[in-house]
Amino acid sequence: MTPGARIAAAIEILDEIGGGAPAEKALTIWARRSRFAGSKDRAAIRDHVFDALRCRRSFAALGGGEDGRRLMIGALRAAGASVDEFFSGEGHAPAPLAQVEATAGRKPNPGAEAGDIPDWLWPEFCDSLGDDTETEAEALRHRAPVHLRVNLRKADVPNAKSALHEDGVETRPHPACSTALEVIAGARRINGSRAYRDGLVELQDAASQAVVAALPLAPGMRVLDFCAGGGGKTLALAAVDGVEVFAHDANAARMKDLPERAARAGVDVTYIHGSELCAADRFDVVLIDVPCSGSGSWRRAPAGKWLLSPERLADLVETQAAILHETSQFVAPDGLLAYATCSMLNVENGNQIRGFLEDLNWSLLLERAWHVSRGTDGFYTAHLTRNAHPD
Ligand SMILES: C[S@@+](CC[C@H](N)C(=O)[O-])C[C@H]1O[C@@H](n2cnc3c(N)ncnc32)[C@H](O)[C@@H]1O
Repeated sequence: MTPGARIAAAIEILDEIGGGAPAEKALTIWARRSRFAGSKDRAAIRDHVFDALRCRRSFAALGGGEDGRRLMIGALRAAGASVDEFFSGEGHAPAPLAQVEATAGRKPNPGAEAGDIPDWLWPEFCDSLGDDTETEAEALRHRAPVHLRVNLRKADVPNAKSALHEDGVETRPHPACSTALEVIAGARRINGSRAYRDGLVELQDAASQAVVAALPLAPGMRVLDFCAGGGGKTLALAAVDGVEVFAHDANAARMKDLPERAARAGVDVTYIHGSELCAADRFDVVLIDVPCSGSGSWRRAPAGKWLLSPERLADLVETQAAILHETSQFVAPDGLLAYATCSMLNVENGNQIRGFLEDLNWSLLLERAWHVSRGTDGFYTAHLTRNAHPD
């Protein structure tokens, strides 16, 4: 496909997403009906679509509208490229710009529009990030790096690195966590690599790994991953020597791939239903990786930035508070409740924890945040423990 034809395909897909289709689904459906597109075309089109979703507001300002065509005009203008070169009307390229399109468009307003953050969220975003607001908004406008977690059950970091290198995947250590490798070349070869197929490495953001690495785990501990979901953190927990890991999720279907992933990683996980939790022995550590806005991972899932609403955020905050209260009963007397989000918003992080500490007789042992501008997803974690009862 020519560069112009790839832009035309991105326009088509963006219009489907604008009409309500989930981004991944729209891309898959387009690929199925466009067998002529090779893997490089599909990758380039995907990049166009995701770039436009990350920068939807600023591209819409520059392009003069929110439909796929004008978003791509805005994208080219933002990149300083010649729009006419791509919108040539030749072959399968988009039609040349009409006079009205050529003169439409303006520079994005500073603040929420230039930062590609919804207006309603901007005050909370600024409040949460202070002097770093613009840096973090800017970081969210760009593609996320690919990180791998070395599975210490099967390999050490140098071995995993050289196994990846044999299959053309080049990596370097990531400072956020000792098990984290950042992929610097060959990311599209990961799935077919021996290191991945044999469970030496897993795809996982470095900050997500660091949330688990921050836990004071020791052999013999019982650890409950209460919001296990796809199991990224469950597998990282289970890779720690001598720790017994239990996985639970309110939506058990979300854990459907976990047994296969655990088998590949060579780790044991026990699945536990909500109905069994009250009768189970208390846990030394309960990790609650709660549902959240996902604001820290908007680079990977940019549609979420525009789907979040004040009502949805308020519901999430309520659910987080309920999970904190519910799970506190599963923690052993001297145990740890570890709260985590992939969010950079105070309302889901520090403020949520302070609300819990006001309600219950618990203390904060550790609080840590990771920001997107430092090269990881945005994450937050807080470790909580019960206060001793006075005799
Ligand atoms: C952020 S995701 C977890 C991601 C996962 N820990 C990982 O590292 O891949 C949050 C999970 O919480 C689950 N969840 C939502 N409400 C819940 C509740 N009340 N109790 C337990 N899990 C819940 C969701 O189904 C979702 O899978």
